[in-house]
Amino acid sequence: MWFGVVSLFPDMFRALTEHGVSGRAVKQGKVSVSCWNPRDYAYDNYQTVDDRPYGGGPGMLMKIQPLEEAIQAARHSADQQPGKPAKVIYLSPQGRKLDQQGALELLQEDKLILVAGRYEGIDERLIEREIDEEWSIGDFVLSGGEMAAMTLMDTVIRLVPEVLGHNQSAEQDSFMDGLLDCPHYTRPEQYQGRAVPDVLLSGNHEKIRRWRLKQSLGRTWERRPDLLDALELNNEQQTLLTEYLNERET
Ligand SMILES: NC(=O)c1ccc(NCc2ccccc2N2CCOCC2)nc1
Repeated sequence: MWFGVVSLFPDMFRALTEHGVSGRAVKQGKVSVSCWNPRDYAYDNYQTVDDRPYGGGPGMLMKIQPLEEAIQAARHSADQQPGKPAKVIYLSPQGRKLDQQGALELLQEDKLILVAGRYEGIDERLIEREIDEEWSIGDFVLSGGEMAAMTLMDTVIRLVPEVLGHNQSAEQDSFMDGLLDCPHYTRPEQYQGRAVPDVLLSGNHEKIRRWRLKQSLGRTWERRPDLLDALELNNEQQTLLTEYLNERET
């Protein structure tokens, strides 16, 4: 998976490229991340990258020319890579809400260019001309698009085959079946007077699978019933959820 990033703060992306699962994926060459900084395309003495908004109002916008040239440089580099043309994505509160299903769709793109806005955003005409899709990581405002871009990138990188390795990707699948995750436990068996559920110590893998699925179903029912509404529960899931809710009442 190839990522091009257009940002005034490329160093921020080291959080993704130098740490953890995403850092390993980059190191192993399963994922590549290249950055283009609009400031490198600002040719005036002050390397101006912001500009005043028509119609007045507080704050500034990103200056069109440096940003446009940075996006075009990223496109040019993407075109050197094999595969279909890159999709150019702008992270903004006005975008399509990102969720696991959306991340799966983005994974099919092979090459993504992510534009991180700063100041109060960018000129609408530049969006119309250069941006293919606007995406949002949630209904809240960030100081810039970088952390939204890294959030999108991380959730997509985890879906790249072989990044998580075979075993964990199985867990990932169960989580991605639209349910909340089950509770997890590790040593010690007795922690501050609270024990690990016996089933997890039983070594009975089928019982453990059913227990974990029951917990995921019950938690989803309790905390995010909206997620349940979107699912068609199979017989086993329906039975387990009913058991969970009956046990809850006792
Ligand atoms: N939810 C998200 O995905 C998200 C993404 C970006 C973002 N901020 C950068 C930004 C990008 C585009 C437009 C405006 C802005 N903002 C700049 C700062 O002022 C507020 C508006 N915030 C939240």
